[in-house]
Amino acid sequence: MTDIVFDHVSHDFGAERVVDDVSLVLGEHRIGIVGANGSGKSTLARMINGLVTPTAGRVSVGGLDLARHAREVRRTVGFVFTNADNQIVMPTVREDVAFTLRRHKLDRADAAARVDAALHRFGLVELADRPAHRLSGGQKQLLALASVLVAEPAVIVADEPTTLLDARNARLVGEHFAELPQQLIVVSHQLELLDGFDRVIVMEAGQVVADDRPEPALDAYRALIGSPR
Ligand SMILES: Nc1ncnc2c1ncn2[C@@H]1O[C@H](COP(=O)(O)OP(=O)(O)OP(=O)(O)O)[C@@H](O)[C@H]1O
Repeated sequence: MTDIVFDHVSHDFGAERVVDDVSLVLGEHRIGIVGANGSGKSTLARMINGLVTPTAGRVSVGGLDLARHAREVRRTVGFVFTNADNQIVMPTVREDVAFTLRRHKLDRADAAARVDAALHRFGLVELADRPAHRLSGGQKQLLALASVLVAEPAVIVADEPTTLLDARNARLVGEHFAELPQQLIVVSHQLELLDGFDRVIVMEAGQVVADDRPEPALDAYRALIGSPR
C-alpha cells in the first residue's frame, strides 16, 4: 500500500477553516471517511490528488509532496467524483471509459478488452454506445467508477460514489470494492459500504474526532450525530 501523509494540514475557504490541523498517515488497504455534512471530508479527500491545495501543512503520497509533484501523484491516484458530470469527458459511455487508458500505451485489443471488462463489471454493457451525458444520475455514477477503475490506479479515492445508486447497484459496488487489490479511500454517508474496511476516520468541523476500526469508529460517529444503530 502507499502511505498518504497529511502533516498538520489545514484548508481555509475565505475566512472559513474547513480542514483544521489534520495529521494522518493513511497506509491501510481500505479506509472510510465519514462525518456530518460540511465537516470537511471532500476537501480532505481532494487534497490527496491536489484538487485542493492546503492553506497550511503538507500532503504527500508515496513520499511525493503534492505541492511539487501533483502530476506524478495523479498518475497513481484515481479520483471518483460525487458529481459524475465533473469527470465525463467523452461523448459515449464506451469512449469515456476508454479515455482513461489513453496514456497507458496498450495495444488496441488489450485496451478494448479492459474497457469491455469495466463496462461489464458496472452493468454498463447495454449503455455502451449511449451519450454519456444523457445517462441517469446513478448510471453516470457507475460510469464514473468504471472510467477510473479501468486504469487500475494504485490508489482510488472515491467521494460518495454510491449516493445515487439503487440498493442492488450499491451492493454491487460494495462487493467490487471488497475484491479490489488496490488501496481505497472512500468518503460515504452509506455506512454499510464501509463494512469490512480496515479503518474509519470520523471528521467533525474540519478535525479528526475518531480514527479506529470500523465498528468503534462508526459507533462514535452515530453517537456524534445522534443516530441509532
Ligand atoms: N469551493 C468552495 N468554496 C467555498 N467553500 C467551500 C468550497 N467547497 C467546500 N466549501 C465549504 O467547506 C466546508 C466543507 O465542505 P466539504 O465539501 O469538504 O464537506 P463534506 O464533509 O464533504 O460535506 P458533505 O457530507 O455535505 O459532502 C463546507 O462548509 C463548504 O460549504
